Order: sequence, then C-alpha cells, then structure tokens
Amino acid sequence: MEAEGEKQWSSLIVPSVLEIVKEKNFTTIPPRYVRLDQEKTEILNDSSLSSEIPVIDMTRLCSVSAMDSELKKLDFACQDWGFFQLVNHGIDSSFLEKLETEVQDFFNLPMKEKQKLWQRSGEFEGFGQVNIVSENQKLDWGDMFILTTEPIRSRKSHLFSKLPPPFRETLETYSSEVKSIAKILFAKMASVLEIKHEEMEDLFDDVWQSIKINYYPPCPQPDQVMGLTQHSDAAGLTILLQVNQVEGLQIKKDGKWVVVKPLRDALVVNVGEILEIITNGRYRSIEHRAVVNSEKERLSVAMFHSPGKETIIRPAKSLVDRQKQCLFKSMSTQEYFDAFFTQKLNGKSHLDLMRI
Ligand SMILES: COc1ccc(-c2cc(=O)c3c(O)c(OC)c(OC)c(O)c3o2)cc1
Ligand SMILES: O=C(O)CCC(=O)C(=O)O
Ligand SMILES: [Fe+2]
Repeated sequence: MEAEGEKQWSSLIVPSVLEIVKEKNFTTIPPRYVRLDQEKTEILNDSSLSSEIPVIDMTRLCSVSAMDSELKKLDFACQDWGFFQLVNHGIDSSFLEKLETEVQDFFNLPMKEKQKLWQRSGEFEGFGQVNIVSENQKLDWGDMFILTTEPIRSRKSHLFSKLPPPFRETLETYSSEVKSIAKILFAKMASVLEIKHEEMEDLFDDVWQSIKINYYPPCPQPDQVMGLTQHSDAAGLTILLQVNQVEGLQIKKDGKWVVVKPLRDALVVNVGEILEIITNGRYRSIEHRAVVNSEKERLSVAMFHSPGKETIIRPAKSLVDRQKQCLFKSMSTQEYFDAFFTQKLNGKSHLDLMRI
C-alpha cells in the first residue's frame, strides 16, 4: 500500500535510450546526449590505482579471530576511499546469476509492457531518469528503473503489482539480503568509530531502501556521451552490483578517475553523503560516474540505504566531542532529499550546502 500524503519528487519525462539504439537507422547521437563540456577535459584514467581499491571480506569482518584487522581495513576504506568491494557477503552466486538474467529480461521487455511501468508525470519511481529539472539539461546515456523497497508502507503498489512475478520475488529476496548486509556494515562502522547505537545504527532501524537499476546501452561514440553524470550519492550507504561484469564505474580519487574493475560476485559499497554527515566528515562520500562502451551494454543495480524520512540526521555527538567541532547542520532525511532531488546533479554541491 502506498502511504497517503507522502511528498512526491518528480523528474521530467525523457525518452528511452534503449529505444533510440534499437531504431533501424540509428547512427547519430541525438544532441541532447552529446557532452563536449567540462567532463571531457578532466578525464584522467589511472588503471594502476584500480587494484588498490580496498576489498573487504565480510566473513572475516564477522569472525572472532580476524575481526579486528578487517575492521581496521573497513575504517581505512571508508575514510580514505569512500568505496570498497565486499566479498564473501553470503549472497549465493547462483542467485546473482538469476538476478542478472531477470534484470536483462526486464529491460528487454517490449516497450508496450515497459510503458506501464514508466514514470508518470509528477512522479519519480518507475522507468526514466532522475534529477532532470529542465528541458535543455544534457541527458545520460542510459535508462533507469527506480523503486522504493523499504519501508513496505512506502512501496508504490501500482508499480510493484505490475512487475513480472518471478522478477518481483527475486527483487524482494535481493533487497532483504542487501538490507541485512547494510545493517551489519552500519554496526561494524559504529563499533570501529566507537559511537553509540543511538547516534548511528538506530537511525537506520526504519531504513529507507530504494533500488535503482541502471541500463547503459552500447554507444557508437562512447566518448561523446556519459552513462551517468558524476555525482555523489545522497544516501547513507549504497550497495551496488555490477550485474554483467562490464567495466564502466569510475570513482574520483585525488583528482583522478579510477576504474572499479568488476570482481565476480563482489558488491561495491560506497559511503553516501548522509553517512558523511553522521560521521562528522570522518567517512567520505566520493564522486563517481559511469561511462559506456561501443560494444557491450552495461547493467548495474544500486541499492540506497538511508534513515527513515522523518529521522533527524546530524553528526554523532561522540565524534563531535572528540573532534571538537561540528561540521554539518541537522536536518530530516526528507529535507535532505528535497534538496537533492530538485536540482541538477553537480558533484557534491548539495552536501556543501549543509556545512556549517
Ligand atoms: C547522475 O544521476 C544520478 C545519480 C545518482 C542518483 C541517486 C542518488 C541517490 O543517493 C539516490 C537515493 O539515495 C535514493 O534513495 C532514496 C534514490 O531512490 C529514490 C535515488 O534514486 C537516488 O539516486 C540520482 C541521479
Ligand atoms: O552504474 C554504475 O556503476 C554506477 C551507478 C551509480 O552510481 C548510481 O546509480 O548512483
Ligand atoms: Fe551513485
């Protein structure tokens, strides 16, 4: 059931990139997707850094003997990189294969079927893009499907009920497994940061979890487009699956774009802006983007975890006392997202608005 009276965000309705690519005589990229602006001038891929992106082993993180060293790695990853790859997380490999097939099938449904799940005017969940606030804004080379999965009362019933039943079931299982992983990670972070339950973990009790499935079709001139504009996630924690193991995710590390090479079955975890606020800047949300290639389509599934909409987010008092300064204002999750979803994304500019 949909919650009554919940504020809706919306995004302008845009065409499907997959449909553009499927057109018989498609050779020229429509001008609205062509980027010859700032993004092109600062590309500096550094593949040697890719192998340095931290890898955290969830089994070690939860084991008595290895926990301390893995906790230190986790703390370093969140402070220094804001990103890590999570292995041995407990989600079955065969289940992830099933998810991959079903996600592919979902985006390959006939347009007539997908239309039923398209964003409606004034809404924001369903197929489409987000943060499109003006008719002349450049568009990303990709289609998305957005859905709130938790709390259950916030699910959009008109979308959930129209999902192909096996896919709906797979999504429900996946979202519940990823939610458990997120909760464990929040607890581990709180423990290594030595902050109280009520300062972090408890904020995520009524977790708001959303899914964004990204589908990037191949592009004949990949250098002219951007799969996903550079941004940092508003959420507490994002857990991302590079579904079909195709490279494309890049993170900005010390001014350079570093490729996050897909590791089979690994989940990519990143600190979002809300976690940066709660940790008073100790953990950093990092800018990232997705590029596309000329041969292969690319798919990713991002699951965002944030406190409930009414929850007040603020820097943890224990950290503020230790650091002797409070870096961010307090606000509700709802207020934070109101600012995030109503502007064109531009790096981390919305987090900067929250600085004291
Ligand atoms: C460049 O295009 C975009 C990149 C990322 C997002 C985005 C970031 C989020 O943090 C986020 C989110 O936390 C969220 O959960 C509430 C959500 O679901 C409704 C998002 O769609 C979302 O998107 C947007 C655009
Ligand atoms: O497709 C990717 O790898 C990145 C997706 C992402 O950053 C997002 O959906 O927020
Ligand atoms: Fe992201």
